[in-house]
Amino acid sequence: MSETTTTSRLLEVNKLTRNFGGLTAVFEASLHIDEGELVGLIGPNGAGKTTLFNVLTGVYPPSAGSIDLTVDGVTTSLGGRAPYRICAAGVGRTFQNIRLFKDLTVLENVAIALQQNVRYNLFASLFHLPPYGASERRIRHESQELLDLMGLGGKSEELARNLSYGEQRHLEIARALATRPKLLLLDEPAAGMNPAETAELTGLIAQLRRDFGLTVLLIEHDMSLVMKICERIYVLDHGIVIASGTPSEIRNNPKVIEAYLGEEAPNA
Ligand SMILES: Nc1ncnc2c1ncn2[C@@H]1O[C@H](COP(=O)(O)OP(=O)(O)OP(=O)(O)O)[C@@H](O)[C@H]1O
Repeated sequence: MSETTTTSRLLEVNKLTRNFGGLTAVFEASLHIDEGELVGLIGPNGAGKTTLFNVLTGVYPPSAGSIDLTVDGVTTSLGGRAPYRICAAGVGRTFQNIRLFKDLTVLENVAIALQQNVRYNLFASLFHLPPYGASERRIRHESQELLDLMGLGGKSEELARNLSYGEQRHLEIARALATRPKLLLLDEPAAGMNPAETAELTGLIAQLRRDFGLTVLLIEHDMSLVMKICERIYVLDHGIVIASGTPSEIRNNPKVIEAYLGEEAPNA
């Protein structure tokens, strides 16, 4: 008996452009991601990778082009929507520069993200009736579970600012997971990590994807991580998608090698 697998398109980006005044940071970028894929986005410094993430997540509206997200057969056009709407549609992200609430506890950082997903009954919450308490307990419980998963279970009552750099990056991922994304965008999750921490993170991303049925788009300068876990890779250079393919196709692509001349070559 033969088995057929059907893949469904989760994200479809078509000819996306973003200008900043006279500078075109992203030009007519087209890419797609199927449900369950782990896709890398690489490119030299200033290539437009973070700008693409910022447009996908509503930080900036596109100057032109379209972004369609299809969840459970329903397609939503994301271009120009507010970040909270895009998050509610199923896109979660982390940031290149860590953006935690540094003076809140580790658990509170995750709980805030989870809270956005809980519909409160205003009357019940004002008078602290059972549904309110139940939601609060559930949020604490789920926050703790996410922290356990990210290896931060023993640090839940610490202030976020007291975590090490690597731990803060883990907490960022826990917060992004708390928004229950279908598509998780990770912006340089291994930045600032040592090789041992990077290797551990590599395993963790693969595990999260399995456990949560996630689809992941990953910006990363660490080529060993990208080449190891991504099934497909897009390469941006000067805002343009110059190549896409499997890790071995990308490694041997002359355009990619040229774009990286003078930088770390993508052959790790
Ligand atoms: N808000 C902004 N206003 C003006 N120019 C911007 C803005 N954001 C990004 N740019 C410019 O857009 C270009 C692409 O930047 P971007 O940060 O997207 O690149 P990147 O590929 O993520 O780079 P890196 O790998 O160094 O993080 C750069 O020339 C940058 O200076």
